[in-house]
Amino acid sequence: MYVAIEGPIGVGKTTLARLLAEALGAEPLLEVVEENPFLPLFYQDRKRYAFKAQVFFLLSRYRQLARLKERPLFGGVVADYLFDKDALFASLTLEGAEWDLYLELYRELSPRLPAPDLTLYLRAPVPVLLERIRKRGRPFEAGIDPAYLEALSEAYERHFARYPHPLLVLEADQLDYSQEGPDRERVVALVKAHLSLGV
Ligand SMILES: Nc1ncnc2c1ncn2[C@@H]1O[C@H](COP(=O)(O)OP(=O)(O)OP(=O)(O)O)[C@@H](O)[C@H]1O
Ligand SMILES: Nc1nc(=O)c2ncn([C@H]3C[C@H](O)[C@@H](CO)O3)c2[nH]1
Repeated sequence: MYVAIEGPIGVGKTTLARLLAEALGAEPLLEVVEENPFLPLFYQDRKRYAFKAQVFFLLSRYRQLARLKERPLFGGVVADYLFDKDALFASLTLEGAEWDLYLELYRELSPRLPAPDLTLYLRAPVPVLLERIRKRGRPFEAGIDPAYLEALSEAYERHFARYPHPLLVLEADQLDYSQEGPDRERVVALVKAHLSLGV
């Protein structure tokens, strides 16, 4: 069982991945954002650091997900990202020759990775994303541009409108699974139902 969680910045992917992994007896597969040395620089000067930040993400995501094919998944895995997110961000941050080169790399790597059995797409309006980003308090995200979040959210909408694998869309602003309460049980039950139905 391989479950992946996607959605825009701050929507609650990691929080849900931890919760679901525990509830399903699976292993959480979490991206370590702090490992990317180019990310804080990217937020200071997007044009200059976009390519470096993106190639670092591409390679580290590829390496982490390629391991899923190499070893048996006893209890399954719940990942807090999809490989697809890499090209989705790149389509907004790169252009010209850098975009062309990036796309060659992406197209070479992407077909080698397994597709999730179930993908959860978390959606929330931009003001909710901004509030969750503020609450989490990563320093380099402090001045994040709402227009960037809007463009990302639209790119996610377009991506999942024609996504060819089993998908469950959740309105993440209506579900607070970040604390104890009925929303936690609700979301776990929904995911279990989708996994056993194989939809
Ligand atoms: N359903 C929720 N309701 C309310 N707050 C939430 C919810 N999910 C997550 N949060 C809070 O929002 C913040 C961001 O959550 P989280 O780090 O899980 O987001 P993310 O989607 O993994 O972010 P990123 O895209 O940056 O990796 C955290 O402070 C978390 O506690
Ligand atoms: N440029 C760029 N490309 C990516 O593929 C990418 N994936 C995530 N991020 C940023 C968003 C959050 O600040 C933080 C955590 O998601 O990292 C990215 N930034």
